[in-house]
Amino acid sequence: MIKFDQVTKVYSGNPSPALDDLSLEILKGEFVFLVGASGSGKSSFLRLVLKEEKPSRGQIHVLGQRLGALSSRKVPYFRRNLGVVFQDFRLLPNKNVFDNVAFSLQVIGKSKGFISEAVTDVLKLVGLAGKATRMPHELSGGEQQRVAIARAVVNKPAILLADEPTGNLDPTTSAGIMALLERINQGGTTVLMATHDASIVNQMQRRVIELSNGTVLRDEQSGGYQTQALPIQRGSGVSNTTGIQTIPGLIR
Ligand SMILES: Nc1ncnc2c1ncn2[C@@H]1O[C@H](COP(=O)(O)OP(=O)(O)OP(=O)(O)O)[C@@H](O)[C@H]1O
Repeated sequence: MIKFDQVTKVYSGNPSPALDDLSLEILKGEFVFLVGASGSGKSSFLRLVLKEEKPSRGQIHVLGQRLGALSSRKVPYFRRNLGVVFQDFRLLPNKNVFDNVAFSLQVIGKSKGFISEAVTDVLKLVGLAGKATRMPHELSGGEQQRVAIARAVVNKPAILLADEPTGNLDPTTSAGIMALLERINQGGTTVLMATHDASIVNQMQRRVIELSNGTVLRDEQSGGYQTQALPIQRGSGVSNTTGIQTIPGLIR
């Protein structure tokens, strides 16, 4: 479903690779947490899956397609198979809930009847059936994230990528979002979620891929957050005995 084969990503102006000779495979239907310290390469990994960035070396296959062979003309069609959710929701502020979710279907030319049915169904799935005409600013953070998830899955993508989807939410609201992502996964969608939320990862006990300096430090089938407890590094921000990059003052 997603296969990275010796992938290195070096950004211009940044000598140390964001991903360093990374190989891994994610299978259809899996629910995978991507964890690791800030700067370990999680968002870079997601951007490469979306073909928002190109690898400097190595091959990436997503849904049976070699991304290097995909022309830029075909990228929008390829992306229709992928839903994406971000920490900051990214809703269109001037459109109501229904229109935020409908928008992605309108731009790909779906009929009004199809859109009406699909949006109604997905708003039911995310628990917002009664709020179709609300504007984003009239919703709580958790509700806004539910709209963003509805928008991401309305076209029934094979893969849902989530970059810290609970990062702006309190624990109870986050638990509701995770229950929703689990339901979406049970419906057959492969879910790949980058997160710093230890309690969620510990509670769900799903596959955990831990990155460190762009390499896989740990790949566990049913794991917890478990990033090594590190001494507080005041001032340096890097080096410690494990070689894992740390943020000064942050205990993991
Ligand atoms: N556009 C860019 N240009 C240059 N360097 C970049 C760029 N994007 C990311 N990097 C660097 O690549 C490395 C990995 O960053 P990335 O954003 O993938 O990490 P992350 O694990 O998602 O971090 P966080 O948890 O803070 O979101 C970091 O050293 C970062 O500074």
